[in-house]
Amino acid sequence: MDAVWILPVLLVLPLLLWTSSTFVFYFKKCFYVAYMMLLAVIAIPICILKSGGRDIENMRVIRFMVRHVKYFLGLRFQVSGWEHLQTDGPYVIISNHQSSLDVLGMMEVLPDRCSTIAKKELLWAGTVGMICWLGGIVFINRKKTSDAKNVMSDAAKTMLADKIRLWVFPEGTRNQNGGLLPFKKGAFHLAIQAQGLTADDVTLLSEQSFGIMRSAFLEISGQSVQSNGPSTH
Ligand SMILES: CCCCC/C=C\C/C=C\CCCCCCCC(=O)SCCNC(=O)CCNC(=O)[C@H](O)C(C)(C)COP(=O)(O)OP(=O)(O)OC[C@H]1O[C@@H](n2cnc3c(N)ncnc32)[C@H](O)[C@@H]1OP(=O)(O)O
Ligand SMILES: CCCCCCCC/C=C\CCCCCCCC(=O)OC[C@@H](O)COP(=O)(O)O
Repeated sequence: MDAVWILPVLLVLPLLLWTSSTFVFYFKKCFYVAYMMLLAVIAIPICILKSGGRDIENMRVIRFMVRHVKYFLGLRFQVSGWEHLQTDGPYVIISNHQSSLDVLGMMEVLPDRCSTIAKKELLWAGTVGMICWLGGIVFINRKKTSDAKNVMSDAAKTMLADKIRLWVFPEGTRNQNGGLLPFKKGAFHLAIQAQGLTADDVTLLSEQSFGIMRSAFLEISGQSVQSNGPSTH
C-alpha cells in the first residue's frame, strides 16, 4: 500500500517529459549533476589505484568516463582545429564559460597532460570535488587576488617543469549574457611563461585573444537556433 503513490508518479513523469520543455530542462539538469557525482564515485578508486593519488594522468580516466554523458543529454559536438593541440610542450587553452555543461565540451577535446584552473569552492562539491582534486585541478581563491596569483605562479612553474597544459576560463565566472565578459589576466600571465614572452606582452595577448574568441563566439551563436528551455543553466 505504501507504494501506491508510485503509480501516479510513473504516469505523470512521462507526461511531463513529453509535454513540458521546461520540465525536460530541469530533469536533465538534475540527472546531469547526479550522474556526474555517480561517475566520480566510480572514478575515484580507479584513479587512486592507477596513479596513487593526485596526478594529472588521472584526467585521462576522467575524460574517458565523461565522454558518453553527452548522449544522455541529447548533445553533440562539432570539433574543428583539434590538430593545433597536438603539439609537444606546455601551453594554455582558453575558452568561454556559460555553464557547468562546458565540462562536456572540454572533455571532448582535452589533450593529454592537461588540467584546469577552478574556483576553490568546487573542491567541496562532493565526489566531483574529490575527482577534480585527483585530476590535478588547480584551485584558486578568486576573492584573494594575491593568493590566486601565487597559486597560478606555482602552476606556471609546474607547467614548465613537467610540460603540462592548463585550461583556463578567462572570464573567471559563468556568463550567459550573449557575449564575453572582459578577460581576467591570469591565463595570459601563464601563457607568456609557456611561450617565452614577457609581462609587456600580456595586454596585447589578452586583447587579441578576446577579439578572436568573440568573433568565433558570435559566429557560432548565430548558427544556433534551437533552445530546450530556460536560458540559465
Ligand atoms: C569521472 C567523473 C567526473 C565527474 C566530474 C567531471 C569533471 C570534473 C573534472 C574536470 C573539470 C573541471 C572543470 C572546472 C571548471 C571550473 C571553472 C571555474 O572555476 S571558472 C572560475 C575560476 N577561474 C578563473 O578565475 C580564471 C582565472 N582567473 C584569473 O586568471 C584572474 O586573473 C585572477 C588571477 C584570479 C585575478 O583576478 P582579478 O579579479 O584580481 O583580476 P585581473 O585578472 O584583472 O588581475 C588583477 C591584476 O593582477 C595581475 N595578474 C593576474 N594574474 C597574474 C599572475 N599570474 N601573475 C602576475 N600578475 C597577475 C593582472 O595583470 C592585473 O594587473 P594589471 O591590471 O596591472 O595588469
Ligand atoms: C555536497 C554536494 C554538492 C553538490 C555540488 C554539485 C556540483 C556539480 C556536480 C556536477 C556537475 C559536473 C561537474 C561540473 C563542474 C563544473 C563546475 C562549474 O561550472 O563551476 C562553475 C565555475 O566554473 C564558475 O562558477 P561561478 O559561475 O562563478 O559561480
